[in-house]
Amino acid sequence: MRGAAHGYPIVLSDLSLEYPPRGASPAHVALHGLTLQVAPGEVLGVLGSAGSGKSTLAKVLSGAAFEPRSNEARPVITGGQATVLGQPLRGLPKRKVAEYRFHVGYLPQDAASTLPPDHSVAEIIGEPILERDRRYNARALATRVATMLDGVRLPLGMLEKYPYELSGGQRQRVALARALVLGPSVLIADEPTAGIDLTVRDAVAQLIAELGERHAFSAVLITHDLPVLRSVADRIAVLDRGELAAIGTIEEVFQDPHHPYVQALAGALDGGHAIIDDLAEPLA
Ligand SMILES: Nc1ncnc2c1ncn2[C@@H]1O[C@H](COP(=O)(O)OP(=O)(O)OP(=O)(O)O)[C@@H](O)[C@H]1O
Repeated sequence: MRGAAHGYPIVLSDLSLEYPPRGASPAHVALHGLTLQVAPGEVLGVLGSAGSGKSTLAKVLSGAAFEPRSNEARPVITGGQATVLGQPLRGLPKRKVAEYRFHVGYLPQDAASTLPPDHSVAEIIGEPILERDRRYNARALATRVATMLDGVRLPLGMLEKYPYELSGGQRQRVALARALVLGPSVLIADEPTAGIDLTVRDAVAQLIAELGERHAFSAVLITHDLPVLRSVADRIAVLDRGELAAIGTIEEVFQDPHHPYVQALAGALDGGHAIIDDLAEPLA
């Protein structure tokens, strides 16, 4: 993979994403004209109203949208460009998708509920390593998997368990360990702390913050969890109906908001809400 010559691991310039027409459904523009950059070592928090395009952005940046095996309706880049680790994603050849995905960790929104039920935790976490290299040394693999499990604060006894034996929060942490097992330079995490209890949430946030302290690691973190944003995000981007409503540090964004959706969020924050999802629904 080429290095990011301009120094920014993620560069979005006037990016528009669209779901093509399918059956009776017309084409749907999910994101329109998004321009932003993520710096080396930066964690960018992304929040926005329901349907504002956050998960669509995550699918594209992670490369999941370009996965040839996927049967889902997939967004396509219809305008502008997204360049991640020097790789322009518009026009990414199919043969390069797998290689691209090795460099970009992805924790999808439904990661915890879609772990393969017939695989043990050890198999689930180690799978990306074997996908990259079938002949990877078994002992090195076991060590790496155990290190990842420890990193997400789960006991080693969990390695032989199956997803149905784990709580939702434990599954979420297994999914995160899997997303990070290849040591990606970029992590795209879609609601990584949704549905997990407070103590674990802090552990997950801390793990992402520690990774973010490394200059060679950047992340896009979609979350409405304000304490997580405060502890982890260097800046936040607020999306509303497919457009960028604001970007900056939390203080910059909420100090003097102009955009109505950002104003509504600021009001919710003043009201002491920690999770600011859905509070601006009347505006949507
Ligand atoms: N497979 C699809 N086909 C067509 N339109 C879609 C598809 N998936 C999402 N959309 C539409 O694209 C827009 C953005 O959806 P997206 O899931 O990215 O929003 P979001 O901000 O992640 O929402 P939420 O917070 O509810 O997860 C929405 O209007 C949604 O209805």
